[in-house]
Amino acid sequence: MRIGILTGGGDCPGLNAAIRGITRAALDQYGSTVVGFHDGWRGLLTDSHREMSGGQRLDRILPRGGTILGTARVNPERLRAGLGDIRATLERNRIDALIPIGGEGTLKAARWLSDEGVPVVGVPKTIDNDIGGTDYTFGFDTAVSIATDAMDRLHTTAESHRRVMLVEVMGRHTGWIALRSGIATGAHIITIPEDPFDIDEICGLIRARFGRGDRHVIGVIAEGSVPRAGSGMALRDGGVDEYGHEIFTGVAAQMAPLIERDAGVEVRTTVLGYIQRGGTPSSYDRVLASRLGAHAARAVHDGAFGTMAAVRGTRMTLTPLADAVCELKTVPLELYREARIFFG
Ligand SMILES: Nc1ncnc2c1ncn2[C@@H]1O[C@H](COP(=O)(O)OP(=O)(O)OP(=O)(O)O)[C@@H](O)[C@H]1O
Ligand SMILES: O=P(O)(O)OC[C@H]1O[C@](O)(CO)[C@@H](O)[C@@H]1O
Ligand SMILES: [Mg+2]
Repeated sequence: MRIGILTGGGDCPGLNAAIRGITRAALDQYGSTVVGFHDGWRGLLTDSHREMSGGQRLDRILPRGGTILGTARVNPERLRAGLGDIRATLERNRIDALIPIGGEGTLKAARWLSDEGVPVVGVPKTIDNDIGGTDYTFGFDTAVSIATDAMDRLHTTAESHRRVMLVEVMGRHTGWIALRSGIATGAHIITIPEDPFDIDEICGLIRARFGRGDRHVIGVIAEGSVPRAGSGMALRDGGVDEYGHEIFTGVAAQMAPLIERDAGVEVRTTVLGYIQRGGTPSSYDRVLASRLGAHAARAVHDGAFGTMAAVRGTRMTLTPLADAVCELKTVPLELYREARIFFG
């Protein structure tokens, strides 16, 4: 077989391990060849690619962050309008099956191509851990340990200065990174997009902590957090970008002056941003990505198209793409309630 692969959406630690997993399994187990398309779906639209075969062992890309194939976003309408170009690229390169590695957007595009008759098996990635049909996505474990390390450091500086430190972490639609890193570091407040926050309740909690002699507060704020309707705070509207994503206006920075005014304490904000997505993957993410890649290679050779490689417990499985993209995997509210035990 000739297998096309690409990495789409935002990069994340572990993408290179997944690329290696697919390539090594395809070459060594099945004697197939692999073609890597550059910069996500754009590489299929413009036929920009490289041969992944040719005796490369790819071992040294395991610890490397980012993606050696590059990634990009393409407006979904433009992508759908380019179906003819995509088909032409696949035919010209004699591609028998395609393995897109990406987040929920890339996998929606994969499902669309599958419905159009292209043989596709997806591989889920994202630091946000919000893809349905799989217990975990690679990138998440690394992002959480980066956030955990940052928060451990922020505790000491906040305590020295008697400050509130709001730490904004990634999580456009879901609060997995905020929840996991917040619990791990003993954060006093965690806000997640799934449960709109009440700024008055947060201010009350901060006043209570300082009132009983505590010297600092760490608040972990998922970037997609929103205030509860009618709760005395509204966020600035940033509109949407050309790819249809909401443009954030900085929720933590907008909370800070309200807290300062109410609680009469200094507030600082730290936005962790892309640091969470860059650099070397954890061993957990390298292993998960390698296994998902190898499993996807196996699936295309078994003809199990229209599916996504997934992990359930410790087992590799396949989930129908339709099920994986039908809804995001959000933080269950009972899990968030469990975290609230440690607030304050
Ligand atoms: N509904 C859709 N139909 C067709 N193509 C889509 C759809 N949604 C997204 N895509 C394509 O997939 C690309 C990647 O999607 P997106 O930018 O959401 O990244 P992602 O794979 O979800 O990763 P991230 O976790 O960074 O968001 C888009 O740029 C677009 O080309
Ligand atoms: O600026 P970009 O590349 O669109 O990425 C930002 C988004 O990517 C994610 O990290 C997912 O990879 C989101 O949490 C975040 O909002
Ligand atoms: Mg997306």
